[in-house]
Amino acid sequence: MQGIWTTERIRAAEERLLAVTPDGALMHRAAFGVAVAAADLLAEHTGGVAGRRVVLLVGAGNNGGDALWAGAFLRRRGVGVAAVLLAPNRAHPAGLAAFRRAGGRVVDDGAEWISRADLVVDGIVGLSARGPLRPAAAELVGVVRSPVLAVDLPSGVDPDTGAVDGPAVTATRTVTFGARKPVHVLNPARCGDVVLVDIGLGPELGEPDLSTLDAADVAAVWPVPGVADDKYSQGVTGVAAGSAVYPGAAVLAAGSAVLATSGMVRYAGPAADVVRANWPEVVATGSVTDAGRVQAWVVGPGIGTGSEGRETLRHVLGSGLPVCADADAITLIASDPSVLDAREPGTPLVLTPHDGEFERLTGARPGADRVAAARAAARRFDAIVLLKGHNTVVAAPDGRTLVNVPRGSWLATAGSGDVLSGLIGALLASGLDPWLAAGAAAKVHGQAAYLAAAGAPVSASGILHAIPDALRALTPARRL
Ligand SMILES: NC(=O)C1=CN([C@@H]2O[C@H](COP(=O)(O)OP(=O)(O)OC[C@H]3O[C@@H](n4cnc5c(N)ncnc54)[C@H](O)[C@@H]3O)[C@@H](O)[C@H]2O)[C@H](O)CC1
Ligand SMILES: [K+]
Repeated sequence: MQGIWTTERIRAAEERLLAVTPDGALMHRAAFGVAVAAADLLAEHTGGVAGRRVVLLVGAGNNGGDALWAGAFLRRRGVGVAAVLLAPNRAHPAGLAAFRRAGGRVVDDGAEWISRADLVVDGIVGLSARGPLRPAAAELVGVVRSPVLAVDLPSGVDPDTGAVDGPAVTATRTVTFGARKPVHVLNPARCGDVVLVDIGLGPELGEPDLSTLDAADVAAVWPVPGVADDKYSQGVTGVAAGSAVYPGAAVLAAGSAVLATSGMVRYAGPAADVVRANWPEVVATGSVTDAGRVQAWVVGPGIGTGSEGRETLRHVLGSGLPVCADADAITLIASDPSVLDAREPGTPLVLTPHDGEFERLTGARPGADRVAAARAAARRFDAIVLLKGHNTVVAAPDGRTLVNVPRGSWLATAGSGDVLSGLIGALLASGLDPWLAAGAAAKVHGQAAYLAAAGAPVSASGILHAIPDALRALTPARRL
């Protein structure tokens, strides 16, 4: 699991480290990391380093200081470096002096230099960023056509929420120091790929504010059958989805539960025939009241928001079993929260809203700070809240928060949520911690979409059938 810390926590850790580190040493470590990343980008995009042209955009603080020192290091590698000082009187003095000593040029006609640059380094603002780029910086960033290396984070993007509410940098790559910040996982489109430079901050950081799951984390928790297993031992998943009008949701949700683990799947609902036709291994019945024994339920996709759907939801919530409530189930809870009274307190519940469902559920859209929004809903409903979107936020009532950053936006297709709900249901049935179940399912879901798409738009059925490949890709070591 990778940790992510808010700017406030990083500042505090930085203060502690600065107190025991020679003056300027941290900036040197950071700036050297910037210079190395800049040279890599120059080599990747122009085939070389020496003789290339780099333009630094330098703001009023240490972010600009990092850029200036990096410029000095690049000068030593024969790179032509020009610096545009956005706040000439407040540019980092030691960095500026070092830059000049190394033969760097401070220039006024930034747009002209940027138009001929092989690389632009964004040292406008970092941890202290507030709001979008200011007009002068925005104008310069507007004429950039070369690759961009962001120092610590792309300027103009909120470091703690990833929100953008005005002009901001879009980076090809971001080099950050000490620890990842929320922006790196909440707005990957603006950051590009993120390079983390160790500056010795680790011991000062403490528990992370957010986390992301690695392949190894998924491999460690995803159930696969062992010698002692049979169709029951890995947990039987119940799927209450679909209706005569929307049978497809049932096929997708039941199908992903089938492909997720080797555990059995029981379907309950009006689409039994269609589910059987598509997934003969599913034991399908007409209603949740005669579904047979399961260890967890998925309820919601395509069940409708009428009395039949409400009764199905009430029955499932009253089962005392872990439940993943998705789609129409969330709308039903929003329109009549008393349906939750059927749930025994503390029974695991995973809610998987997209923004619209989140608004129905809580009365407000997630807004700029999606992490805070998901956490508040998790506490309010005493449930795991998986807030779907470009990046998926998985919050637990105790504040633990996972963020999943898929590669590409291939999940933005009808029915992909039904596939995710089946994955979560199967992991809940296997007895996995519901927070981890939601997080691991989101990661496999994203990976399946990425593999199925292979660069082209993909359907929910395509994502569904790529689940085995996604598991093979994420858990190679365990393949027996
Ligand atoms: N993390 C570490 O251990 C280290 C980080 N380093 C670098 O230092 C910056 C943080 O530097 P700081 O001096 O605190 O502020 P910034 O450079 O981020 O901001 C400077 C200045 O900019 C003004 N400002 C705020 N918002 C905007 C905006 N939208 N547009 C323009 N200007 C803005 C604000 O007044 C600030 O005072 C960190 O990111 C790292 O790059 C150290 O180098 C090494 C250790
Ligand atoms: K920056």
